[in-house]
Amino acid sequence: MHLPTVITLALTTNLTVGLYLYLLYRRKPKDRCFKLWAYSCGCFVLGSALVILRPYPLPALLSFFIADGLLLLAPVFVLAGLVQFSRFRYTRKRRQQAGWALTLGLLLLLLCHQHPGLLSIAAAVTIALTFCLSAGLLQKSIITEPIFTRTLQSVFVLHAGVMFVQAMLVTLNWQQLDLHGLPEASIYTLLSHILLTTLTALLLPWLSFLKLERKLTLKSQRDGLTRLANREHFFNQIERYWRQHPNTPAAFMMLDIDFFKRINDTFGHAVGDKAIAAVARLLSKQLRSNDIIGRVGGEEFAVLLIDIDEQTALKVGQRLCQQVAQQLVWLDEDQVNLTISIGMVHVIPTEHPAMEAVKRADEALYASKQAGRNTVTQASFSTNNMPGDQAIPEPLSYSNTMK
Ligand SMILES: Nc1nc2c(ncn2[C@@H]2O[C@H](COP(=O)(O)OP(=O)(O)OP(=O)(O)O)[C@@H](O)[C@H]2O)c(=O)[nH]1
Repeated sequence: MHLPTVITLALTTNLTVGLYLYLLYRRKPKDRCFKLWAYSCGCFVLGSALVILRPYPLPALLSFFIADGLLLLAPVFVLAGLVQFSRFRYTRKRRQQAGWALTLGLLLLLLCHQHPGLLSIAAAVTIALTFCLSAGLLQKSIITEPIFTRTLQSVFVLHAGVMFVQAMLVTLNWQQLDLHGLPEASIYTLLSHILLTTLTALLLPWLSFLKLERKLTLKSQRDGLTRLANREHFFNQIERYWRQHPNTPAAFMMLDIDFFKRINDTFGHAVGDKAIAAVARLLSKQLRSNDIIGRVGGEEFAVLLIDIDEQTALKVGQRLCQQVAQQLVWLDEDQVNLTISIGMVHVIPTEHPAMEAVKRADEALYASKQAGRNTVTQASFSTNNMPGDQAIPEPLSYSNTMK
């Protein structure tokens, strides 16, 4: 392999990918990860150019410390971009620790910059450690494409391995180092470093497609007003639950805002929308994070309470009715007394088909409406009749007055 050709090709590719990533960032400045990855490509190109210029009489600070510093910053920017991409929220302490680690790494390079051998060991080890961290971080990242995650992780691990081997080669051949501080044997590790950096640069733009895909998928699954699962996604989740947890008891609930047409007619659709969103917020707050909640119709919600017994499920339903009646009184300027009616059925997936549970809960909801609303009705699979548990015995209170 002709080394100058490989280096020129690698630098040109990195430069082009860097520019492309920067353009992606300019199009959507909120996605700061692309800017960080563009900086990574830039650092690698500049650092490598300075390394190439080493035979020329340049100050050692520039051609050694700054060159290796830039080469170290390249993976650091990759790591920072991944943190941004995955929207990890790090504590102030963690960020400070990362800042200290970077300062320490650069200080180490500065201390070694008069000794090319020491410098290449320090640079190789710090770069390897950064790639190890990046590979670990990918384990927790939000990238939903497992093949892509595994590929990027393998590239990082391989790259870390190559850098450790380079540090080892320098240590073992301490007596015969060239002016770059590298032994002749390290030509293959050097080549691998260049190729793996280029491969990483080529893989990163894929993340923009994956990000877009994830955004579109999420958008297609969510209801625009409440951000809850829409009807289709909710029932997909229910189907999955039935498949994956055939023996875990659950409670299926249908909830409907009472006299919602009157709210719309009295206050207008905008206030009606706010009421729907407020009920959705209350459901999300009151229920556990692993319960499945969806907006399945205009003012109709459905919930699957997971791993729950019949009595507790009834109490949850009663609590929801009480909370809505007590809390959702003010919607900005408008005083709206909201109540909800609930129909529910307790199920064991393997014994009760999902669609039958929906039907029973729907019938129980109808029974709640008939019973005066602001009520929970619990249907049962054991008998065909519905016990009509009037959980909140007070008469329906509905009043709406404009403030
Ligand atoms: N503001 C708003 N209204 C909606 C939306 N979707 C459906 N609606 C309205 O919700 C109302 C539902 O009314 P009905 O089904 O008659 O039920 P209700 O008035 O709540 O009466 P009960 O359910 O019997 O207590 C209709 O007026 C729909 O126009 C929405 O997204 N926003």
